[in-house]
Amino acid sequence: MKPDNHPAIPSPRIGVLLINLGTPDAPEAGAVRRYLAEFLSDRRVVEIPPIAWQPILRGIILRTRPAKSAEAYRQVWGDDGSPLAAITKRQAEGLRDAFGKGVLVDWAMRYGNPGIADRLNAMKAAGCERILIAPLYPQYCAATTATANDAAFAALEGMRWQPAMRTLPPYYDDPAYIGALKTSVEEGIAALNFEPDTILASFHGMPERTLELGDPYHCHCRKTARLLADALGRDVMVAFQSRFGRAKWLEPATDTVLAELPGKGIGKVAVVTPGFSADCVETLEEIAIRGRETFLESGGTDFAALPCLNASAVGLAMLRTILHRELAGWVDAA
Ligand SMILES: C=CC1=C(C)c2cc3[nH]c(cc4nc(cc5[nH]c(cc1n2)c(C)c5CCC(=O)O)C(CCC(=O)O)=C4C)c(C)c3C=C
Ligand SMILES: [Fe+2]
Ligand SMILES: [Fe+2]
Repeated sequence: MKPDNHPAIPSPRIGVLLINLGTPDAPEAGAVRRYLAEFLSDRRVVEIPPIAWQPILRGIILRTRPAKSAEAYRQVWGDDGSPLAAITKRQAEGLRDAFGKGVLVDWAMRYGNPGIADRLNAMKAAGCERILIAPLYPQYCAATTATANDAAFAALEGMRWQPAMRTLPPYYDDPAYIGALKTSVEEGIAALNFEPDTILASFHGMPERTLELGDPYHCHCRKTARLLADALGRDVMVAFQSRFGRAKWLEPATDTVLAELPGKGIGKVAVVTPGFSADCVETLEEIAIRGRETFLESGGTDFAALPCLNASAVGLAMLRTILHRELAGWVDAA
């Protein structure tokens, strides 16, 4: 007799699960509230004891922020939904045949849909006995990489017969990633109708305390920027965006830098966001819309927000390289 949780499959398969942060199901306050409640209740993200944090989250933040955030999401929402989800889906589709027939490539969001447990269960049902978890964060951060891996391993808790699991290491200094960024920045700048005085690399911020606690995120960001500058043969400035809450965050802040550059004689800027694998509300609204306004209102003349690697040919080639390496011994040929 075959227990019904045993997949009936001819041969074991391999799964690759691309994971990104998450996004609301719709650009409206209710959906954004549900998404933010899940996201901001994650103790890897807000490291304040729940007894102190939950009243603030439920009492103030979830009453005020959803409407404001929904407005930001509305400005970037596409026919295919949230840009982050749509692009992550295209990345998975673009890698569908990258590792051979026996390798299933799927995608999930850490918060919201499709969920990690849902997709891992589907992979197991499809016969995957080995799964590579791939949080698409080039720079390691406990609030992003670690919580994605936590959620994946938690999803295995209830399984009697677990698949074997690997996780994608951070790739902030990987030559394939730096090379892809270089190509993408050069192509992006060549397509502009102005020559930028400076390139500003804007990474998502983090509370400064996480650096003191040993999170390598800040160092990874700085190293990515240094290697990108070396590759481009020109300076790359670094700043951190999206400050949230009252704690001191990593500095300098992107909005402050954009407001100050024109006064320093820098009137033409190209902003690149190498910490984001896919364009999302943080790049398309915060940088490309609000960042532009800040810069031009401060006296800047030309502003460009360069696209993330997304599902571009160079972006997919990079993902193929770094994922294929982690599949060593599981699959042979790319
Ligand atoms: C790429 C790395 C990211 C880090 C590090 C990160 C840390 C971090 N974020 C918040 C709070 C918010 N982030 C929000 C959106 C958001 N964040 C990332 C990535 C990182 N966050 C992405 C890719 C996105 C976009 C999601 C999308 O749907 O497009 C938001 C929601 C939007 C808003 O209301 O502004 C919040 C809130 C904290 C507190 C934090 C570190 C502790
Ligand atoms: Fe964030
Ligand atoms: Fe933001």
